[in-house]
Amino acid sequence: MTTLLDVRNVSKSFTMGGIFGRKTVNAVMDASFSLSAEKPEIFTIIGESGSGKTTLARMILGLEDPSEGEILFQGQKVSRHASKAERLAFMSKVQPVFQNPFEAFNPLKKIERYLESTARQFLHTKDRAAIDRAMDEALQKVGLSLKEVRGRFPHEMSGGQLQRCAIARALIPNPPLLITDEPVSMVDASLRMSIVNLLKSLRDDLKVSVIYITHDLATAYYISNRLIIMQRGRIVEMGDARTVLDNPQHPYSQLLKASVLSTDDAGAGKLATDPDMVKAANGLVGQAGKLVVRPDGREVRVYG
Ligand SMILES: Nc1ncnc2c1ncn2[C@@H]1O[C@H](COP(=O)(O)OP(=O)(O)OP(=O)(O)O)[C@@H](O)[C@H]1O
Repeated sequence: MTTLLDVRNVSKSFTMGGIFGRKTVNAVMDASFSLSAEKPEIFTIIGESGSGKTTLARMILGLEDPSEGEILFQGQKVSRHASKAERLAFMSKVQPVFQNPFEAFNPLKKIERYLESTARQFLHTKDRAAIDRAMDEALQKVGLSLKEVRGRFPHEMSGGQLQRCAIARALIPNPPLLITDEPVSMVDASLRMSIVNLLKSLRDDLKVSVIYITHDLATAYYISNRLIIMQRGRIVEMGDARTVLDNPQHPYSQLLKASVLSTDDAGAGKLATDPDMVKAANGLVGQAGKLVVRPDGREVRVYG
């Protein structure tokens, strides 16, 4: 197996405050997983607010360096201190899609201006026809076209359409990996599934791997191949998505699943908490993981 992405024992801590009252936050602790280059998949990172999902994504994107461990992309170490040329080469292969498409686009600029500058940057061309072609191709991949988008400002589109444009922009350099951080949480509920289905088709039709960061178990269940569940910076469970979510083994995963069933607020990262379950889940943070072979023969890794 050729490895696309290799996250090796990665930790990240932030130190805050002055000399007095200095505080260390362990945002990510000892995370390890890898993605295959041959088998594109949707790899989901689930966890409630503050569990370290975004920090992990920022390290994969080379926006933060790990405090410990290392991340390799196509065998090369990912680093915040790469040269401009190395950074550009890396970004042509690993592209981010953020949560709020209205923040990703300047309200005063036409949408095509973004697509255009990305095309110029990555295709190294000033040729108008080639740029238009690249923009149109990318927009077609997300079910839009340059004709539909040309001349329009962000506020003239729905959140769902704008998120498609953001995904189209990310697809311009044909990256093998997209990192999507809560890409549907700001999109109107009625349009959410269309974005989720789009991610699925990127994997199935375009062979793009997707790291899907969410706290929404339902969409995670629907599209993911594998997932990790994070609690307070630690991976507490990792495995085939349906295997884990059908029958979570770790108390925290069980808590997450139970809370989805018991509150409307789970989508906002708030959990209805059973104090005993929380205690059991917290007690296991930081312990070594073990591979559990379930009666059906499938394996999940459970930490604790
Ligand atoms: N630059 C930073 N400086 C200090 N602390 C940080 C920084 N970035 C993240 N943290 C802390 O690290 C922890 C993990 O944060 P992170 O944003 O990665 O979590 P998350 O799971 O993505 O949360 P959310 O779903 O709310 O985005 C939190 O306690 C957060 O306050």
